[in-house]
Amino acid sequence: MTLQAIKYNKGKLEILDQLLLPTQSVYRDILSVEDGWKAINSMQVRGAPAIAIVGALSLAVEMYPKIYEDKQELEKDVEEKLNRLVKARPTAVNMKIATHQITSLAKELAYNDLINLEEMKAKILGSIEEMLEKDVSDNKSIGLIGADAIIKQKNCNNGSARILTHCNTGSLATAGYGTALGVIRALHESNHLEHVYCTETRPYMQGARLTAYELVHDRLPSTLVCDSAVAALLQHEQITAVVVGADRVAANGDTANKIGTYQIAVVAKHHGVPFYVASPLSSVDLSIPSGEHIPIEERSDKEITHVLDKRIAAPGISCWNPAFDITPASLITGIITEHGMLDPLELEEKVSKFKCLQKEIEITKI
Ligand SMILES: CSC[C@@H](O)[C@@H](O)C(=O)COP(=O)(O)O
Repeated sequence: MTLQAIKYNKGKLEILDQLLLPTQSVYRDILSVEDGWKAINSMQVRGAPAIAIVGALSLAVEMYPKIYEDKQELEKDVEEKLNRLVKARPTAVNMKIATHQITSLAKELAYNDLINLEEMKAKILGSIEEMLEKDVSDNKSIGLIGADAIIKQKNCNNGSARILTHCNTGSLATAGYGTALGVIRALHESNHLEHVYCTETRPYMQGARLTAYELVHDRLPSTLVCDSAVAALLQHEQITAVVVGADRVAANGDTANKIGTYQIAVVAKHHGVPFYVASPLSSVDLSIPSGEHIPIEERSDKEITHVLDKRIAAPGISCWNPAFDITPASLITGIITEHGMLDPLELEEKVSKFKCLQKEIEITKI
């Protein structure tokens, strides 16, 4: 059985509470946008694509039973609620991009005299509900494209890859299958995965708690390592490639991802190991020219000073706890998108073409 972080059916939404994993699997009902905001902000649901999907679906849950006076009221409601959701976590861009897509659609429908209120509501709900399926199919494309590139690398021993990944990018961080973990799954499905190493991902431990859980659940040959073991691993264990996810990719290819990603990229460069970012277009933010403009979420000191509510750090020490860092494009071998492997240098041009095309397709659907 595949892991399902998000369960949705026509106005009913449940999420797997990731604060309780890996010891308990408990699903929570999301009954409103406020519930969605809280689940994202408290990290019951996390991972850039999953944040956007749960946020948008929490709006769908509210919209289903609601009776709107007119199209303008519906448009205003959609815009206000989505803008609130964008603020739940600042670094991942997917909620902001989803908000832009859905509010633009709502605006177009509101001014289209051929569409009535009921049709407008149905079309907005349809576009939100499509996100679930699209995310899984995009991840499957990312998986195939990434796996194919890795198998063709000169250092891929008889087509057998040894991969290092960081944080959690799997079924729990997306609608299913995963981004970087999707590449690893695709390698495994085609019998090209010799081994995968995942980092603990201090201080929140997404690697130890979530990625390790997914790898064991899916029976992939895998090993957990401390974040501080990465340099030694690349020195001794013949790693074929590093594959990580993204919370936001800037127009020049600089990539925000879980704290610790940047130092892995530096070490990979030192050892000549290809370093890939697996990112759907929904994580690419062309409005941001480079990584230095990406807002980085800072989280509570307690994530560093405590383990399971017990203080382990010396009392009185001050802490700095950024949740993400920026990997410069110069350290990235390729960005694996659902439309192909992109060189960070060609990202802006290619992605704007794909996004224009997507927009045209959406307009023809109205
Ligand atoms: C596929 S999401 C990108 C990930 O690599 C990652 O940084 C992530 O899972 C997000 O972090 P989180 O703080 O757990 O929400």
